[in-house]
Amino acid sequence: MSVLDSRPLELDGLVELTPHRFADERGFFSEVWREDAFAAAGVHAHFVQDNLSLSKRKGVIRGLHYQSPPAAQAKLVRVSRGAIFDVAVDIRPGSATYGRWAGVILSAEKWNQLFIPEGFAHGFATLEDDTEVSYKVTAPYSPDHDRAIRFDDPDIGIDWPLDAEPLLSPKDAAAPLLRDSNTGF
Ligand SMILES: Cc1cn([C@H]2C[C@H](O)[C@@H](COP(=O)(O)OP(=O)(O)O[C@H]3O[C@@H](C)C(=O)[C@@H](O)[C@H]3O)O2)c(=O)[nH]c1=O
Repeated sequence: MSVLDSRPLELDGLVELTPHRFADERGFFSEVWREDAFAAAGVHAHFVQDNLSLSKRKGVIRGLHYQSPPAAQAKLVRVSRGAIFDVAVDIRPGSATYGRWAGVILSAEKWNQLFIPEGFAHGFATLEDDTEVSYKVTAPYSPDHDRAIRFDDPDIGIDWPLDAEPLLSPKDAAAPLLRDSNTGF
């Protein structure tokens, strides 16, 4: 029995995955990460850290973030409560889609996930209050390699679904543009 559906996004390497939920009168069961099934769907990753963030309100933006090499991370992102507009930006020099973005709504209701390889910056906007985002990463957190790019970089032009000014961290509010960044990729 197949345990997940998968769909490649428009930028090479990005994959949307939706694990099956087995429902009964108690609730449901789901394999949210399974190495062999995800590998069969094109996701090859060795995860070393699991993260969880809670955003208290709709309209929080976290990102765009990446870790520079040799601490670069691939990420597998899902939402355990609420919903987000999840975005990945191709920052691989030499890529035919360098500087382009792709976005997908991830939600607890849809139960979908986004796999983001190394060489992408990642960010999200919360679409609901009390949104909990869980994600796995392939390299440990390294403050010395932690980098940000402006969420509203005009060269990238992300069409964020916002109806008010977003709530950002001070670090994200002061982030540089991609064109002024030495990403290390
Ligand atoms: C990312 C991270 C942060 N921290 C600490 C540093 C800081 O004191 C506090 C909050 O960090 P930040 O403000 O960077 O958290 P946040 O803005 O939620 O950062 C995250 O954003 C999303 C979009 C990603 O893609 C993640 O990889 C990560 O960069 O948590 C860790 O200890 N380990 C970690 O892996």
